Amino acid sequence: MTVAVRGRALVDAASWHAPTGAITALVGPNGAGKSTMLRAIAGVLPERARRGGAVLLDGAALAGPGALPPRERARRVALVEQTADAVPQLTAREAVRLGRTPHHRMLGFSLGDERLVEAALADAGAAGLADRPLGELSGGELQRVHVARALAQQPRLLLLDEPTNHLDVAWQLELLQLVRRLAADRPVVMTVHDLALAATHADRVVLVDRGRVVAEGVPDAVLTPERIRAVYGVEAEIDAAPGGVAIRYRRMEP
Ligand SMILES: Nc1ncnc2c1ncn2[C@@H]1O[C@H](COP(=O)(O)OP(=O)(O)OP(=O)(O)O)[C@@H](O)[C@H]1O
Repeated sequence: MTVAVRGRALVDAASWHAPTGAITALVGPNGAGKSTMLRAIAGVLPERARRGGAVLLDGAALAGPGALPPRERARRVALVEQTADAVPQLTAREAVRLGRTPHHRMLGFSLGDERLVEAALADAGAAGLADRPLGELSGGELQRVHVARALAQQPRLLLLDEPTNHLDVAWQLELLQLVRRLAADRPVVMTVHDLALAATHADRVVLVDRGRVVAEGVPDAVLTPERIRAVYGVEAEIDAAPGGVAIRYRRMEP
């Protein structure tokens, strides 16, 4: 895919694959184009952004020529953004109900929808927040509600933009465990800055720099000290520790 604004390519002929059954981590420096890619896939780029190329999910085009209608795409793709809109007066439960909106036809909200909303709140660890207005929630609590809304949508593809932001270490692990369960029967793509977290929890890593894909594959093939130096300009020492990967960073010698 390519995305350009005012003639500048934010995403430059980037091509990558996120299989079902896997967690795919999009990593790269600030401004590399990770969020823009997720927004292009979800179809929520601003009008003035020009796009090219195609995005395919289960053989259907999400963007590009012959793309699915927006409502159909909204049923299949859920995006949890870093700065998702939160109407402060809505309760968490009301916000999560919005996840069912793309599935509604004439009849509106059903008992089945209600069950899915309660299950989504519970799965995202937000059941205890259900009656609280969003305006009162902490950053981490709000993040859990946004995840619950995406779960209620029952998407075929789940996109998470920096999902561990605002979460304390315990909730990060809860979320990653949930993401692991969800990835069993759909592709899950998440952007992350923490390369050790990506190396530990993702099955595949897509390394992005200046709108282009620099490398794609299993974490230890993609996240090498050489690539980290080339893309981020820092020295990295990578250790496979029990239970995960640890990375120590140093500034490059002048
Ligand atoms: N709507 C927009 N109009 C113009 N430029 C934009 C727009 N959205 C993003 N950009 C620019 O596109 C580039 C990529 O931004 P993007 O948010 O996709 O990067 P990112 O890799 O997600 O970065 P970060 O890690 O900092 O969140 C940046 O230079 C940004 O300033």
